[in-house]
Amino acid sequence: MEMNYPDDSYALHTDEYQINMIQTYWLKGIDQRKAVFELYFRKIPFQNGYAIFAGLERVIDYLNKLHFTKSDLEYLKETGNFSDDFLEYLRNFKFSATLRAVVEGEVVFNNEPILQVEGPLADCQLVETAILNVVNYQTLIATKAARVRSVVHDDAIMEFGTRRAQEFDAAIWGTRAAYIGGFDATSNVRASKIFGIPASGTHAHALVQAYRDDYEAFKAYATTHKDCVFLVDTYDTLRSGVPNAIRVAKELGDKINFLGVRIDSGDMAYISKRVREQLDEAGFSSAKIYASNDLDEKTITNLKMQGAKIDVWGVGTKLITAYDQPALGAVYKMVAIENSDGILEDTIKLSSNAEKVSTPGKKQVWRITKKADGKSEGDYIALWDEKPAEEKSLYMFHPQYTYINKNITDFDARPLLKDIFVNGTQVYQVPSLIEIKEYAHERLDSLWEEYKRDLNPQDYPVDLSEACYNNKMKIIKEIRESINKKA
Ligand SMILES: Nc1ncnc2c1ncn2[C@@H]1O[C@H](COP(=O)(O)OP(=O)(O)OP(=O)(O)O)[C@@H](O)[C@H]1O
Ligand SMILES: O=P(O)(O)OC[C@H]1O[C@H](OP(=O)(O)OP(=O)(O)O)[C@H](O)[C@@H]1O
Ligand SMILES: O=C(O)c1cccnc1
Repeated sequence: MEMNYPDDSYALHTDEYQINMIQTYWLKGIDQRKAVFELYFRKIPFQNGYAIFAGLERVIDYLNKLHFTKSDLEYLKETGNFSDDFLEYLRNFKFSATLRAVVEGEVVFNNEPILQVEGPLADCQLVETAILNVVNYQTLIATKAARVRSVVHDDAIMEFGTRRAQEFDAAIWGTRAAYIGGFDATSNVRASKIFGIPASGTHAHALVQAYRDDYEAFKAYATTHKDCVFLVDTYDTLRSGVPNAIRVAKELGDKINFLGVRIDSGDMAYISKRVREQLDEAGFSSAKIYASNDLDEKTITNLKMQGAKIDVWGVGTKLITAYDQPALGAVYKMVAIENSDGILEDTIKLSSNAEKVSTPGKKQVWRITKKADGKSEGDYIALWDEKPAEEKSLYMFHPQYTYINKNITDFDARPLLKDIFVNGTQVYQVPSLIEIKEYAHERLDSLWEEYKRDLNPQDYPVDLSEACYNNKMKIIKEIRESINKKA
């Protein structure tokens, strides 16, 4: 497909309606009006207590490269929907807006802006779809991975999902997100090459089937590799697989690193305990037991409760496809737009569903932590000009149930949205993947355990400042009054 278009680009990786709107803005002369859009999700996925933000590095790359190539423009011309003048305008398009975002690995919550685009209306509009595409998926997988990490504690977890992922990109970027969220390694060799994620692999049933015999297969593998993990469940785990793995390990001795065995079927609690006994009795107490087979955080928790003797967990399908919740549902909404007098006015999207009413105005998210213990007290969404970090005491209240409130003193307020691009120029230095991963780990440490448990976590406070709340109420009232007048 790409071979037909050697100059294929991501400029058309957008919904047609964005380009339709841009043509209107341009013909009506408002394409350069300043707008502010914010990205947020309404519900934390997997009923988790937090999400892990991921995807920024790819968004940065997309924005840096964003331009309409010859074949992009030729294609748009062929559709017959766009004028030559407009296509000429697109030919000269370069992203010139300001992008702010929380950094990758940051712990984030529902209903707070995690990314903001401020600049020409056309620019803000064009990039919506691609940014949502990237952030929705990577944040979802990083969050799922963090859930798995939270139940395995210090055990090793490997990402095995490529074969079940929704196509090439999902495998590659999902693996990266999984690594940020806490996975240790991936089976995907290309992801390892591209991102430097440790690669890890055992062998498949096919090897044993090829030799039609556990012993022959393990021996062949052991004489062609130093590190050996034998897959022992092809025929009979306890009567053939493990005894033959032990036999080969003994025969080869120091010539190999007998790292352990993998089980991929059956009752993994029962089998792993018997396998442990067999390995220990044979003197291989440091050999590890790997397990895989449709695992996720729930099965792993249950296996641990049953005392399963599993040391290394391989997780594929249910991680990479976000099996139990395949969409994060992040949205990208306009919160302010310049009027014909050049004044930035706040805008709102109303809905009969209170949760779907957007919060107008350009905002900053402040993470409020107590000086005493460094733990997060909540997030405080304030209008851009507010300076909560300079306040002595902060009044925090639930934006819907306002009677839930508290006054915080002796706190630190840290702004989460950072400048990534300023007027089209990248100003943010992307950290290394390992730094991002470590950052996620560190950020999770600053969260109280109540928000981190995998079942029924407490709701983390995401509050609006009084000014932000009053502004929202004022705008809702004004719109209602103006509709009433016109009706
Ligand atoms: N002790 C256990 N407690 C809870 N879940 C388990 C336990 N052992 C295995 N599982 C999980 O139960 C599911 C069993 O899947 P399935 O019914 O396909 O059996 P299987 O062992 O894979 O069968 P097969 O031998 O055909 O491969 C998997 O998701 C596996 O992770
Ligand atoms: O179960 P997942 O979490 O998705 O992990 C990946 C799965 O992929 C492999 O099975 P597959 O049947 O594809 O190949 P095999 O022939 O090696 O068993 C592996 O044995 C795992 O079971
Ligand atoms: O290395 C493995 O054991 C592996 C890799 C991919 C999928 N399942 C297992």
